[in-house]
Amino acid sequence: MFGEGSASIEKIICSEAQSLCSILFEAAAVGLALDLSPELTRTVTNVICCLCFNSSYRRGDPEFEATLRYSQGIVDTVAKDSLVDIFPWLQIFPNADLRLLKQCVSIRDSLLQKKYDEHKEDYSDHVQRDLMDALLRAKRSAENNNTAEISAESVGLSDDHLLMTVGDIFGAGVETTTTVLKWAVTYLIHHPQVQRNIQEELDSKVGRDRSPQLSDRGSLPYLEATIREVLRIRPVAPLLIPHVALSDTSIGDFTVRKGTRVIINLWSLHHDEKEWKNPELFDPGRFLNIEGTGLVIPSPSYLPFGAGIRVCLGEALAKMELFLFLSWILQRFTLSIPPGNSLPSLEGKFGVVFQPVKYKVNATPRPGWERNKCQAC
Ligand code: HEM
Repeated sequence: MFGEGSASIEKIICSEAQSLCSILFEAAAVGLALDLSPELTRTVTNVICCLCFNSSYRRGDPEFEATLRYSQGIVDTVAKDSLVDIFPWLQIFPNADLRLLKQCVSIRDSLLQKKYDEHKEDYSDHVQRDLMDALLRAKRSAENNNTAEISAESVGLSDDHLLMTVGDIFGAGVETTTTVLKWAVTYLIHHPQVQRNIQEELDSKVGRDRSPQLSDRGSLPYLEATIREVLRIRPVAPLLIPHVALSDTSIGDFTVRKGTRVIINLWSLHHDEKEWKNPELFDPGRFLNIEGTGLVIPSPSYLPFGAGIRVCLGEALAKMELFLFLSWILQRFTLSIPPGNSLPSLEGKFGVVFQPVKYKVNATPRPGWERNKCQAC
């Protein structure tokens, strides 16, 4: 999903990259260090909002502020005490986190419902603006072909199904991508040489007269290797998503009976010393060939997007976003922490995604990148 039609998706991502860079230029102009977390969240939210609802949020929009609050509530509570994921019957006991989670999900549902109602009101069979329109069209077509055996409800196209489909895209597509971007910034600040290497690659392959495009991906292997290394060293979903075996099966030598809950320890796969040399070391070079000109995956023990039938649905979109946002930012800015501040912790905070702590960042425009050079792609 989201792999096809990437030209229009690229346009959406570049427009958000441009708006993010404008904010960084404005902050730099007045010497302001920024907590990038809300800026990156809005940027990534807007990409998903454009794809799902053909709309986006401006800075300070009250609806977006509400989105930020409920998202953080969900992130903080879902996997906080993951015992309930392993033993779901534990939810019968009073649980403050579960209560907060339900409140956040209910706020999210009413925001989605509002968007859904607006879409239903101005829906037209002749125009398809976004995913919501595509789902509404499929629903209407199923309703028109309604037979006793096949109804819109039975093929998963009830109002609830449509809302939850879009809810899942938001739930799975915003915090994940935002978190990887935040880890990328954190590691780049810890490793200024890696930042310089990416900037040199950008300068020589893209130059300064135009912005990076998806078609540049093949000629920027060091940046791609850095993204892969961020996804390895700080997987956003360190235990993936809990699964249940639908039939008797096996993994390697282990028998897995139907109904068994299976939790994959991705953290351990990505930090296994038998698979990775110095796994705690941040080293984009491990994803490059010896000449440093091409990409490799040096171990099968690398599954940042999961694998198999439940592999991440948004992998292609996420990779486009990571590449374009990071290349646009690093072409224009050098990232650092304000003088006198200590480097941000690499420890991370465990929740439904594994997030870095908050800290402020100086985005210093690179020589030659005056504000008026912030052009669209
Ligand atoms: C860098 C960003 C992302 C990472 C690292 C990531 C990672 C993952 C992982 C590890 C899983 C679980 C796979 C499993 O349990 O086997 C997953 C599932 C999923 N992801 Fe992503 N994801 C990212 C971005 C996105 C985006 C942008 C979207 C949608 C727009 C998305 C949609 C989904 C969905 C719908 C699932 C559930 C798939 C299923 O159960 O069939 N993800 N993702």
